[in-house]
Formats: sequence, structure tokens, C-alpha cells
Amino acid sequence: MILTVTLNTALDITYRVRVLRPHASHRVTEVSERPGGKGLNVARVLAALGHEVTATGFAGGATGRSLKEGLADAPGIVDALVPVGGAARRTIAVVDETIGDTTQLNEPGPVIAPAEWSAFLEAYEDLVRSATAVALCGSLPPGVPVGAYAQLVRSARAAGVPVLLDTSGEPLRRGVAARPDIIKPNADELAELTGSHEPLQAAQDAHRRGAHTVVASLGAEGLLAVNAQGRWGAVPPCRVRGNPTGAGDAVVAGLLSGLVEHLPWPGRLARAAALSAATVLAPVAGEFDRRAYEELLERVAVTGEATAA
Ligand SMILES: O=P(O)(O)OC[C@@]1(O)O[C@H](CO)[C@@H](O)[C@@H]1O
Repeated sequence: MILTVTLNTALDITYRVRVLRPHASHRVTEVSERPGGKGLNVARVLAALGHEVTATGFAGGATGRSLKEGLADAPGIVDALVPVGGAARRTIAVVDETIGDTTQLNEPGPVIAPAEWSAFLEAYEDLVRSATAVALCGSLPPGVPVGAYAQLVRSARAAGVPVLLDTSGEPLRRGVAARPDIIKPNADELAELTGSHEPLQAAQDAHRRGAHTVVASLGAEGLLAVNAQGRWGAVPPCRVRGNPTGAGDAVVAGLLSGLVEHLPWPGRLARAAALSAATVLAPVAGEFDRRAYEELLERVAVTGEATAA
């Protein structure tokens, strides 16, 4: 099974409004609620692709119960969330229907006690042993040490399990130094990590800092991958408009599914780029438009080459 880790799980609430105006009051035209936090979105996409998935992380309080109920309704995902005293956060995505843009409001998450972090580490060590790959996704809730992802990367590597890290800031910087197999920063996260705003230069720098493969998600410019074997770009055939929440998580799911299926890098990137665009076309995070995915997959342009055997 593929293991996804979401330390800061969230009940994702999506509001649709006709037009979003700062300082104004709004009538919401549609509301949806889903289990969220990046790793849970990755889990849903992987399960929809037919992979066995186990989802771990923290879940507490009434919001934690809601997101566990939501997970129980999602076929193909084993719930291995660790109970905690504090309530899981809510994250709000407000979709402006007129310009097709989304504004995101993310709560910080519950405070995790040292004993809860230790209980998680014990559960994680067990789960990693039966995983084919691990995804470590999203922000850290208060109380979790800033070096948490570095520790989780080291454990996965010690168990011989490939590990992908998708986070930002200091947890990313420390996690990269622990040498994960893949990182998937967006342009801002990559610039913050390396100090460079030039994506190729920044990806090469992140690779030198310890990430075996860097896959940068560059919005409409698609994906850029750099590793010791080569460099590739993958661009969808057209710009898609919709709800981009979870588009990066679909990239992670595409990369991991390609990894466990031993697809070569160009195939993995094409899948990841097509899934990401198909996620923007679906109204809520963690879901994708399957027909659009299949059509886009045929038309993603992958460029680049292997530079070494
Ligand atoms: O605060 P984080 O953990 O960085 O991001 C959380 C989040 O915004 O990311 C997902 C979309 O990628 C949403 O489902 C979720 O609520």
C-alpha cells in the first residue's frame, strides 16, 4: 500500500460565491465539505486510480470525527489516523464564480502534545514497514517539531521505502537535508528554499541540497523535474480554469502512482500534469474529472532528456 501522512488534517469547506469582494458581505451559492489536508487529497486521487492507500496523521474533536466519517465513505482508503485531544482545523476555499478564482483561508490546526507526537511516531514506524511508498504532505500543526519531516524521511529511508515530501518553509528545508526521494515544491516554495526565482536553477539547487528528484509545479507552465538522470518538463495542452485547490496534491498522486508502477519519468510527469489539470476542472479538492484526465493525458507535451544512464 501507499502511505499518505497528513499531520495537519482539515475539514475542507468550499464556498462558491458569484463575486468575491473584500470588505463586503456575501451570499454563498453552494457549500461542500470534504476530508482535507494535502495528504488526504493525495489519498483520494490514488484510491480513484486503483491503488491501495493508508492515510495517517492526526484527527481530533468534532471536525476530526467529520473527516473520519468522510474518509469511511471514500472507497479504497484505510483510515489509520491517530486520535488527539485538539480538534482538527477547518480550511475554507472561496470560489469566485465570475473570474473562476479561489481564495484560501487555512486555520493553524490543533496543538499536538509531546505524548501525541510520540504515539504518532510509533504508529508511523509500523505503517512504513508495509508501505511501497510514502507521501509526507502539508503544514505542521503547532507542537509538532519543525524537524518532524526530516525525522519521517529518515525513517522511511532506513526502511528502504521511497518517500516524497510536499511541504514548505523550514520543515521543507530540514526535510530536504534528510535526502527524500522526491520533493514537489511550487514556484514560491522553491524560491523560498533556494533564494532563486529562476525555476531550473532553483530546482538544480534543491537537488544539490539533498532531494534526489525535484518536481516543481509551475502553474500554467506545468511541471519541471530535475534529478541526476536528466531533466524534463511537462505542460498540459491548454490552460484550465476552475478550482486549483488540490491541484498540487494530484501531482503528488500522479508521481507516486507512477513510481510504484515503475513508469519512466516522462510517463510519470505526463500523468501528474494531466491529473493536476483534471483536478482544477473538478469542483472540490481531492477529486478529478476522469474524462478530462484521460483526454489531457494523450495531449500533455513532455520535453527533456535523460543525461546519464
Ligand atoms: O495548510 P496546508 O497543510 O499547507 O494546506 C492545507 C490545504 O490548503 O491544502 C489542500 C490543498 O492542497 C487543502 O485540502 C487543505 O486544506
